[in-house]
Amino acid sequence: MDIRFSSASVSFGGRMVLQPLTLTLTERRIGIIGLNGSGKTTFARLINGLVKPTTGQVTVNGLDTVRDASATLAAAGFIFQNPQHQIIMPIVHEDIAFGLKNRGLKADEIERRTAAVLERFGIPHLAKRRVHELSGGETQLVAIASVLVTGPGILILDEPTNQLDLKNRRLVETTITGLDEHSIVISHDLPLIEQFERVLLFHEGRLVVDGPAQEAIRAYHAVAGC
Ligand SMILES: Nc1ncnc2c1ncn2[C@@H]1O[C@H](COP(=O)(O)OP(=O)(O)OP(=O)(O)O)[C@@H](O)[C@H]1O
Repeated sequence: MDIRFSSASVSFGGRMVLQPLTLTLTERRIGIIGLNGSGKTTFARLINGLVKPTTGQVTVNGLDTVRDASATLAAAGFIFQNPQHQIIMPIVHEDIAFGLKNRGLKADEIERRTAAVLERFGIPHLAKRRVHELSGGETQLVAIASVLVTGPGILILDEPTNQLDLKNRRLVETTITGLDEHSIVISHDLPLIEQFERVLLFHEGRLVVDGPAQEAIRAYHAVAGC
C-alpha cells in the first residue's frame, strides 16, 4: 500500500475542515482518532475519492483519486459508519454477490467467491438470512465481506465497533486485526487502536500527532481534557 497526500486540504462552503497535509501511508494497520468533527471521516474519504481534495492531490498506489476515480474505488473499499446503509440486497448471499455481478463475473465464479468469503469470515450460516434481521456484529461482518469479496487491497472502516456490545465488538476487532488487507480504521475504540502500528490524531481539522499508538492516544486524552 502506498497512499500519498500532497498538500491536500478540504473546504466545504468556503470553510476549511481539513488543513493541508502531506504524508505517505504504507503501514498495515493505521488508526485515526480525534474528537467529533475533527476531520477524521473527511480524511478517510479522501483516500478512496468519496471526497475530492479542494487543494493538492491524493494518490493510492499511484492512482490519482480524482483522475482515476473508479480504479481508486476498486483499490480502497470503504465501510461506512452505518453499514446497513451500504447493504443493498435483502439477503446476505445476494448482497455479497452484488459487487461481483456488477463486475460482470460468470455465475459459477460469483458462487465460488461468495462461498469463499462467507467461509473466510465464519458466516456461511448467514448466507440465506435477511439482512435487516442481522445483529450489529453480523451486519458489520457482512458489510466487510461484501466489500472484500471484490478484492480491494485496502479497507477503510469508519467506526466499525461503534454501537456493538462487548461480544460483537471483540468479534469485529479480531476480524479487523486478522485481515490480510491493509486497513485504515477510524475509531473511538482505544483498545483496538492501541494495537495499530501507526495512529493519526486529528484536532480541529489538523493532523496533530502522527506516530506510535501510545503517543497518539496520550495526546488524544490531553486534547479531550480527560
Ligand atoms: N459534506 C459536508 N458539507 C459541509 N460540511 C461538512 C461535510 N462533511 C463534513 N463537514 C464538516 O467537516 C467537519 C469535519 O467533519 P468529519 O465528519 O470529517 O469529522 P469527524 O472527525 O469524522 O467527526 P465524527 O467523529 O463526529 O464522525 C465537521 O465540522 C463537519 O460538519
